[in-house]
Amino acid sequence: MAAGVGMRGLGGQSGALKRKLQSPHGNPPVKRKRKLSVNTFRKGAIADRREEGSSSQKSLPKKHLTDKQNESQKTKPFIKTSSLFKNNPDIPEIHRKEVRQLQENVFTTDSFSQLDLHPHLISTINTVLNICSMTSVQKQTIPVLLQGRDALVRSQTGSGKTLAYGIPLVQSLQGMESKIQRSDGPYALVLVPTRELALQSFDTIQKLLKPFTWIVPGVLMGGEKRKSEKARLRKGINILISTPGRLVDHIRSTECIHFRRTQWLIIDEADRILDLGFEKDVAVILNALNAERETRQNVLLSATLTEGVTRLAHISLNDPVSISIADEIQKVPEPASQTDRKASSSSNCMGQENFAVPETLQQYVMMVPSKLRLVTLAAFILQKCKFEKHHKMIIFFSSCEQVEFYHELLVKVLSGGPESEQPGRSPLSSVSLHFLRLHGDMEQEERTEVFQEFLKSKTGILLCTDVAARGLDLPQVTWIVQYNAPASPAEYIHRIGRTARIGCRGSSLLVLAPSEAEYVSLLASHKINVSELKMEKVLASLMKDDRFSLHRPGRKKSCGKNPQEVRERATVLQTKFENHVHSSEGTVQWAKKALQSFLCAYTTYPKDLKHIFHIKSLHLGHVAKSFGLRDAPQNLTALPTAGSKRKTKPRLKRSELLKKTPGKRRLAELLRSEYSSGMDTAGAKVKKKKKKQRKAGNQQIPA
Ligand SMILES: Nc1ncnc2c1ncn2[C@@H]1O[C@H](COP(=O)(O)OP(=O)(O)OP(=O)(O)O)[C@@H](O)[C@H]1O
Repeated sequence: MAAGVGMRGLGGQSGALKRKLQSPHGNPPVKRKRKLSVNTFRKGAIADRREEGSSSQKSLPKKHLTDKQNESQKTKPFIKTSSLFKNNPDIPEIHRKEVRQLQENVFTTDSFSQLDLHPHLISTINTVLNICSMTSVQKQTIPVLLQGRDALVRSQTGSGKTLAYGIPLVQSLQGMESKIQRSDGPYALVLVPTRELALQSFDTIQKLLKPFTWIVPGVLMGGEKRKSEKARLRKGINILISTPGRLVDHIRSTECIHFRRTQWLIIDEADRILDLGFEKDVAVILNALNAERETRQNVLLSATLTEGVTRLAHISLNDPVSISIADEIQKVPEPASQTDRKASSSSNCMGQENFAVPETLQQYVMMVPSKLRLVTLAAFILQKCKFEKHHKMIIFFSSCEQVEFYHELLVKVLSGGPESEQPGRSPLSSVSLHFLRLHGDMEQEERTEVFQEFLKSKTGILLCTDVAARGLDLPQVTWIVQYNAPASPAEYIHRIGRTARIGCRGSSLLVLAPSEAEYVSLLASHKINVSELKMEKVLASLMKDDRFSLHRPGRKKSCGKNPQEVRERATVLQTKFENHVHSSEGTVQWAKKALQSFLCAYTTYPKDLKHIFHIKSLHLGHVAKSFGLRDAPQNLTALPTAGSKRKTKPRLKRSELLKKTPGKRRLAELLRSEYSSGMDTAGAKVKKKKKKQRKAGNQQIPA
């Protein structure tokens, strides 16, 4: 049952909201600075409350209560509620079959010395990487690649796929008959979807190459000046690690780049790279490789290498060996219930894929009405990172704008600040939370700094987009929160895969609105099991933080987790968020922009998920609350223009919003920015020029 159900029909709310409040110093009421309004359970007994800590805070005057009410109050707890807990949709029961998840055995007892590897390579693995025995994927993949075969490799997140290709690559290059020269240029090309993953893979390869100093690795990833990348290419890079976009920039504009000796093509996160976003770039790269050399060893890897990708892989693979550590991709029979049928219908025609999830990963889902999303997220952060401590958390959002906005909001409202140092506050209040943010619209320098900082830190909260969903190996991450649901079960798998890596423990939390409950069945149809975490339980953690207490000093503090007091505290916290957002016109506009980006992202869920994520099921006013906005914005599409005609309309219709929001195009831009090459304007000009030349030259794209 939804929190607040049973409180329906409570009157007097609008009156309370309209009431103007005197400031504690008798100043005139400040317009829009609405203070917390709490309604009593009993009609007629309405009291406005100021935010906690105010000296003018008034408890409900007893004289306002009738004798009868006083009598009933002696026997019942004094229940108050606020608009935050009113008119929320019921939280549905989760009906789904318990499914058996695919499991993989990550480890083997076999040591690397069983393989025919150079002794220096084995000692580097043991002493530099501190690794003794192979993982299952390494045991199966390394011998296949050492034989010179092409391979398609699928194994769960965090199971050691980087070394599964890195070790045979280094073994083969160090043993080449004529010793590799730096000036030879690339012998191997490793493609990865993001800059951070490029840096990480480079780091691993560099470690493996320690005893073989004549082989030079290098990374091209955008963000860096193209001039210096060009200079490095001119000097020579033998193992080239790159994002597709940046490599295409160089293919088009850097004369010295060539692939005459490129014998290896490795595509990590292949399903991501071979999907639509990168299709053109991959075509350009394959053309460039094929033009200079006929044969090559090709490897595709991912935790979610699906049948669709296998078909695409035929473009680049030659008689590949298919390595899948979990059971074979299974065709799941049509589920019996209607709910399941709906969720899986389109997946079945593509081939239903089940993915392995690390055994040490505990997955949760929490149903939260839109209005309560922000306070519940905040309560969850406080519970894990402040009260339990020692947690390192990643929170996924669906747009760069939301990451920026929530980062600022959470830092300002939760991170302590002078307020938490006030005497009389609980010591817990002064434990500061460390928030970081990562998304594709950030400057590369800052992106790298943040990535390195989060990589090294033992605790902290990283707010990010899917730019951090793939491949990143960030040690000690204990919690993954998906504040916005991912667009596919494959992306769900990659996001949660940032924790519970290589045998470590970890947990994940997916936040869904009640209207999105069917997503749980969709996950189950892919053999993904999630347990429910109750919102009320998470909100109850606010009882540990006195900053959100309504009680005046001296008044007897209630012990335990009185649900009404939890609601009061949630309301105080929500008010803090709203006060921050409404503290200036700039922050209001920022919140609106973030809200709009959320709505844009919402319109781009794939067709087969539209019955779960449809913008029509969203209540704009409720969603606005989770952005700290007091009302549903009425001029979303005209941002930041003021005074649009629609301002006079009582409310923006959703159909209008859908029509006028440049949803898909805008989101496509947002997503592109996540994976963009970071090319500068000068580069863009070169790109245009080259495009013209290419058209004239009638370049071939592989079928
Ligand atoms: N044989 C091994 N024994 C112990 N640790 C290992 C072994 N091989 C790799 N690792 C470590 O496991 C972690 C995860 O490896 P890696 O990043 O290659 O996983 P992955 O399978 O590529 O994950 P994802 O699918 O998320 O990209 C790394 O920290 C790596 O150093």
